[in-house]
Amino acid sequence: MPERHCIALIAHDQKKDELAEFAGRHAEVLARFRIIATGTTGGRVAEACPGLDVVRMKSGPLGGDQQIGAMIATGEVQMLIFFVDPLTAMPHDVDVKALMRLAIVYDIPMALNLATAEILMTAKKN
Ligand SMILES: O=C(CO)COP(=O)(O)O
Repeated sequence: MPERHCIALIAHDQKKDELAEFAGRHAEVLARFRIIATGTTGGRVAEACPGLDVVRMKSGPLGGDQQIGAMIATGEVQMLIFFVDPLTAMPHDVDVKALMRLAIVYDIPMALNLATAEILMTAKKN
């Protein structure tokens, strides 16, 4: 059986409710993939989707974004859904930029807001 593709889920604090609600609504589609997430986001996603196996990396500010970036570079992550807070300054802004940069370099689908994430889920439904 081929290895399941992997989706990375991340949300900044002000966007975690939105991502948890999104994940809960799309739990069935997400269950077909390997799911990884940054630490705190992963806890929220696991709560919203009982039974979904969520592998949690470190929290974003402590290196989680970089871990996921490395997994994009090694081909282990094929899609990034990252609900970004555009209104709050982040101490780890450089890590966020580096992660987005690698998603562009390796040309994986990357949703940075709810509207785009919905389109990606529709694309993955069938
Ligand atoms: O800060 C983040 C992404 O930049 C998210 O990290 P957490 O999911 O641990 O809050």
